[in-house]
Amino acid sequence: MGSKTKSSQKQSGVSVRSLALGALLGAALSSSAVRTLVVGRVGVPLAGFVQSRWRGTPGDVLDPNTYDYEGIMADRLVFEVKDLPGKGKGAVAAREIKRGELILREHPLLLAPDDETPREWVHELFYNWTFSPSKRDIFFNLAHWVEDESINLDPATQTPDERYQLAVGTIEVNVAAVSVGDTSYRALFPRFSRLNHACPGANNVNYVWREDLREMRLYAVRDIPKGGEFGGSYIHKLGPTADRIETLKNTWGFTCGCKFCTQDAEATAQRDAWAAEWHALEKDFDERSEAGTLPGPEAIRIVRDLWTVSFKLDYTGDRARFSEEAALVALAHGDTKSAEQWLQLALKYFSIEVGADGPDADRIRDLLAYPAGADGFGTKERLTLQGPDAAWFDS
Ligand SMILES: C[S@@+](CC[C@H](N)C(=O)[O-])C[C@H]1O[C@@H](n2cnc3c(N)ncnc32)[C@H](O)[C@@H]1O
Repeated sequence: MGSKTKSSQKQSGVSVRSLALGALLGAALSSSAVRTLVVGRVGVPLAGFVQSRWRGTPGDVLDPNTYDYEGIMADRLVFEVKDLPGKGKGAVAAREIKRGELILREHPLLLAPDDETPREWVHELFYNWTFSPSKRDIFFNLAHWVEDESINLDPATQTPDERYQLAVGTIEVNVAAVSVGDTSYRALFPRFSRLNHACPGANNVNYVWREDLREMRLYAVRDIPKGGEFGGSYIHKLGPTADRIETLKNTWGFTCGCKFCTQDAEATAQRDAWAAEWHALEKDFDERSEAGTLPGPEAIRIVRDLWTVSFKLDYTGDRARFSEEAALVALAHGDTKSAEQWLQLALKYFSIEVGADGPDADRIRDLLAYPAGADGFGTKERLTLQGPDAAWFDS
């Protein structure tokens, strides 16, 4: 008897990432409503693109000429951009922040094609004035990654090739992967793109793309003192440490100095062993659950082990996801009592990490209100399953 209980949730976090030029898909981003721009191999009439897909949506956030590029500024007193020696710029807490607080909401300044940045597109946007001068300035202000003094940063004297390289490089080190419907984009944000990296477990913030609102959000996953730097993870893998360090160096060009990348050899080996245990449990759960070969009690045992290892790692990401999975297993077996406990835990962690007003928390509240509405409710042998430890609610 196996359980197939994979929740319908999407991966909540999105990763800031750099993408190599290469596989041009030719997707386009919105622009002023009158131009037609040929992008890469595929010509996309931009006006049609904007109008057919986005006209009438609040703020038309995909149109760089109409959205509020400064974001939603009610949070201005929380997120402060500063020079941080060795990191270029970064963002710090302008006041003390409590775990679970919303730190930033921001619409994209720019949505770039997913896989490659075509030369024609860059020139049209930044040098033929499709983008307004102020937005262009904000964009190039993000070019802080440039440490090479041989690169000409002056638009007045740049060659077309220098302009192109600068624009592409700026996009590459600053983008976050987002999706709208079935389409993937690379999004660039005036302020969110200042977020520096801290490895999983060392991060004090989590970011989530709210597709429904077309905005990036940043939540505190720990209490943060005034002046504390915000650090969000660019990568999802916990370990091994050497692999993380190499990925960060190769992709974003920096050596991570977070507390877990700078431990001594013994502590690093211990953490890597826990990380390996965590990933093995995750893989086991996902694969057997997907295949429908994971018995309910075994599923709960794995989720409980994941929770236990997550404390050793000080890793809070995925706690909500697996708590929801455990709840769905319990509901499949008709155990509404333990399901409710798991759901309460999932609600707590979704609320902290991706917001109490988001689709994840809404889905959990729906299940709490009407457990029998869960997919697969009562389809398995009736069993009483283990719930979470009471202490986990205080974590
Ligand atoms: C998305 S940007 C972050 C903002 C950037 N620091 C700036 O000045 O605009 C990514 C770049 O920031 C730098 N960076 C991010 N996290 C860092 C860290 N933990 N240590 C050093 N540099 C970091 C790297 O140069 C990376 O390519």
